[in-house]
Amino acid sequence: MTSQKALVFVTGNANKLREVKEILSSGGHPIEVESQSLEIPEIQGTTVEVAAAKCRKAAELVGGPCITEDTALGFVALKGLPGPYIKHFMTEIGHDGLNAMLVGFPTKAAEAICTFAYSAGPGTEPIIFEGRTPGTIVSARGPKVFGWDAVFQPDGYDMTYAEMPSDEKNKISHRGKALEKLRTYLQSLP
Ligand SMILES: O=P(O)(O)OP(=O)(O)OP(=O)(O)OC[C@H]1O[C@@H](n2cnc3c(O)ncnc32)[C@H](O)[C@@H]1O
Ligand SMILES: [Mg+2]
Repeated sequence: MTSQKALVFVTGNANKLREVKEILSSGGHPIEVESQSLEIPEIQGTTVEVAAAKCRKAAELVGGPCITEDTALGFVALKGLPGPYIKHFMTEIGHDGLNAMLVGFPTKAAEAICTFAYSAGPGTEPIIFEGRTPGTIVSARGPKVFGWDAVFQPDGYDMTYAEMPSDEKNKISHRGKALEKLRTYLQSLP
């Protein structure tokens, strides 16, 4: 994208914003991000439906192009739940509660799913970019700074997301993967 204008990311989550800035400012074609923290009601539905609805509303409020993002954490034993409702589970039952939900199930496998949505402006249908990282739910390890990072251990690693240096998480994370697709799309725009 050759535009001088920064990309507007509408989110109320400071940790998401930090990672999005880290990821998009690196690489061959850095993309500048500015943020607006707006309260956007979230619908119920699939990850894509939730993300698209958030972005439609955000574009109306911003009055121009913007991106939004919705993050889900799905447990394989629970056929993808809590999924997009993970925020409420985190708030109510925390790290120990997420582990307790899986007691008695044969698999603790989970998938972190990041769904970015880009709207070119009010009334235009959002375009979706998804990234998924498989892992396992473990007892909390590492700093409890960002959501469920301390209980998610990505496959192939012996560290939780919380124990990984930020740049290492970004390289393999659900968010990093989704943003690579968004970056490719933005660079293809005239
Ligand atoms: O304003 P928005 O962008 O919606 O920010 P939010 O905090 O409400 O975020 P979501 O609705 O997408 O809910 C996702 C939940 O998962 C948490 N989360 C998001 N990304 C995460 C990550 O990479 N690692 C750990 N927790 C994460 C986040 O703190 C929320 O509790
Ligand atoms: Mg939210």
